[in-house]
Amino acid sequence: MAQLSGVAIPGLGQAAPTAASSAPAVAASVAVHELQANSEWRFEVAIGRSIEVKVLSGTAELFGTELALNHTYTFRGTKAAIFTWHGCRIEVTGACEEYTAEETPMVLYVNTHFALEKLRDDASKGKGESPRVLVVGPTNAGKTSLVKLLTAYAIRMGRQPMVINTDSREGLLSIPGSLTATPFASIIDVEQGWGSSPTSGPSPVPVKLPLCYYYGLPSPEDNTRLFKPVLTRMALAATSRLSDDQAIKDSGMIIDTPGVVSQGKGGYDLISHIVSEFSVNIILVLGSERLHSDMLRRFSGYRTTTGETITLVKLDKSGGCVDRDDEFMRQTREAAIREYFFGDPKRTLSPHTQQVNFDDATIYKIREANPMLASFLPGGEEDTELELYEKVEPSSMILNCILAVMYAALNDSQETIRDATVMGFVYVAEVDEKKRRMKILAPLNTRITDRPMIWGSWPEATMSLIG
Ligand SMILES: Nc1ncnc2c1ncn2[C@@H]1O[C@H](COP(=O)(O)OP(=O)(O)OP(=O)(O)O)[C@@H](O)[C@H]1O
Repeated sequence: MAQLSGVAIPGLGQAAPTAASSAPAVAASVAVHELQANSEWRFEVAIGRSIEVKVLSGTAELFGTELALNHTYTFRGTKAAIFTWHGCRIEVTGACEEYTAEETPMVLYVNTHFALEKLRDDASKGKGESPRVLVVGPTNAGKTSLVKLLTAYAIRMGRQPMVINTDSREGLLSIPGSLTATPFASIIDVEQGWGSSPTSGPSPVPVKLPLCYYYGLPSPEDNTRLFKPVLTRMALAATSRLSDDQAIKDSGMIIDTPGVVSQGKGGYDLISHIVSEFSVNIILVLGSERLHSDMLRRFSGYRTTTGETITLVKLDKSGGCVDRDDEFMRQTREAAIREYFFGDPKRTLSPHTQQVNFDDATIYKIREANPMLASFLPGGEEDTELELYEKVEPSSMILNCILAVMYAALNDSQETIRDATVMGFVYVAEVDEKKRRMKILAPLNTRITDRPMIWGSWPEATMSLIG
C-alpha cells in the first residue's frame, strides 16, 4: 500500500513541493519480533528519536490502518501499537520502549465497526440514518486511537467517513487550537499519525479539504461562549457537506472529544451541545462505568432532530493507552507547528517571510473567560456583555505566537470573523516595536494584511522557529 498523506489543510493556498529529503536515521540495533495472532506490539519513541519498522511477513495494522509488507515505516516521537489478527514478523531498527501484549479490546472494537457498517449499509438502501458517532471518555482513555481505528476500518470498506475533531488541545491535520471536520477518503498516514501533522503543501493524491475553524484556547471550558458557536458553525458546515455528497452521507460522522468534557456537569452540558448540533445517534463511552451511567441518565428518552433515539455503547479502554505528560504534549505541539511551515522528511516545504507594518495588521485577541468573574455572576454564567475578541496593536507580546488568518473581511463583525473558516496560519518571527513592524512567517507569499487575524493563547508561543 502506498504511503498517502491524509489531506491538505488550509495553508493560504497551495504550494509547489520541493524535493523530499531522504537521509534515513543512522542504523541502530535491529530486532525481529514474532507476533502471535491477536496480539499487539506497543512502543514509545521519545521526541527527537526515531525507529524504523518493517513487516517481514503476515499482516499487521496500526490503529486499523494496514501496514504494507517490506515497506520501511519511520516513527518519530510517538506512542502507538502494531496489532496483528493472524500473526506477523516485524523488524525494528532503533531504540524504543516496547512490549508485546496479548490482551486487547480489538474484538470489541471491530464488532463496533461492523455494527456501524450495518447502519451504513441500511442507510445507503434508504433504511434508516447513517451513524453519527460520538466518542467520549476520560483523558488518555484512547478516544483518538479509537476514532482512528474506526475511520481506518471504514476506509478499508470503501467508505468516506467525516471525522470531526472537537479537541483543540491537539489538532487533526491542523495546528492545535483549531476544530476541524475532515472527510477521509484515502488511508491515514501511519507515520505522521493525524493528530499532529498539518501540511500547507499539496497532497500526493486528490483529496477533499477539511473544514477548519479556530477556537484558540486549550479547553472548551476556557470560553464556552466562544466554543459553542464555533462548534455550531462547524456542525452546520459539516452537515451541509454531508448532504452534498452521498458517499460521505452514507458513511456518517465520527466525532472525537477532549477528555475534559467527560468530567462532570459543565462538561456534560458541552456533550449535550455536541450531541444536538451534530444530531449524534450513537455514543461510544470509553473506559468509564460512571460516565456510561451518567450518559444513560442524560440521554435516555432523548430524540435527535430526525426522531432517532441514541444508542449508548460501553467499551473497554485498551491496556496500551499511556499518559502523555505536559512536556511530551508541548513538544508534540511544537513539532506540529514546525511541520505546518517546514513540512516533514517526505515533503519539505518552503515558507515565506514578509515584513508587516503594525498599522497594516488587523489582530483580534481572544478574551479568556474570567473564572473569578463567572463565580460572581448568577449561575456561574460568563459575562455575555463582553465582546469575544479585543482588537489589539501588535507588541512584543505577540512574538513567537501563531495567528489564524480568517476567511473574512477586515470590517466584518466579530461574529462573522468567529464563524469564518481558517485560511491559514502565520507565525510572528520578529517584532520591532521601535520601527513598528514585524516579521511574519507564512506558508506562502500571500498578502495577509487584507484579512483579520485571530490571536489565541493556544497553541502557546513556541521557541523561535527561524534563525
Ligand atoms: N493499544 C495501544 N498501545 C500503545 N499505545 C496506545 C494504545 N492505544 C492508545 N495508545 C496511546 O496512548 C495515548 C493516549 O491515547 P489517545 O490519544 O487515543 O487517548 P485520548 O483519550 O484521545 O486522549 P485525550 O483525552 O488526551 O485526547 C496516545 O499516545 C496513543 O497513541
